[in-house]
Amino acid sequence: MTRVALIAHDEKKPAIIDLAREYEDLLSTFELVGTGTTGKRITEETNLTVERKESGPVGGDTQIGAEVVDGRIDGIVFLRDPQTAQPHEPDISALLRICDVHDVPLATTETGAVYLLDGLATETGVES
Ligand SMILES: O=C(CO)COP(=O)(O)O
Repeated sequence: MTRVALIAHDEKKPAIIDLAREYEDLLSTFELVGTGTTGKRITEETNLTVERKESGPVGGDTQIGAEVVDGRIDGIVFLRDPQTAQPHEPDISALLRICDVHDVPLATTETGAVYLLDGLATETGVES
């Protein structure tokens, strides 16, 4: 089953909630995993269920990166906040890098996320 990770920095959490609502039908056909607070917010504010890892700053990004290495992740929507320094920047960079190493599609903007999700819809034959 297609497995997608959903991650957002605090300033981008409203945007990922909006995206999750817009793509709820499609996302409901996927296994969803997310960092702690992002996963909690999406689960509480949509009809989707997101498997929650640790919060980003305490290792959630690293946990999702490990799933990328294991070949378990088909795509990542990671709405980053480029205007705010993050204490766990090394973890964030490591996640971006390991997606490149393993050729896992990762969208860091809302527009990129639309292209990624529409692409997964086409690939899986599910209406987006
Ligand atoms: O910091 C994050 C990603 O780097 C997101 O973590 P949370 O979803 O726990 O807020």
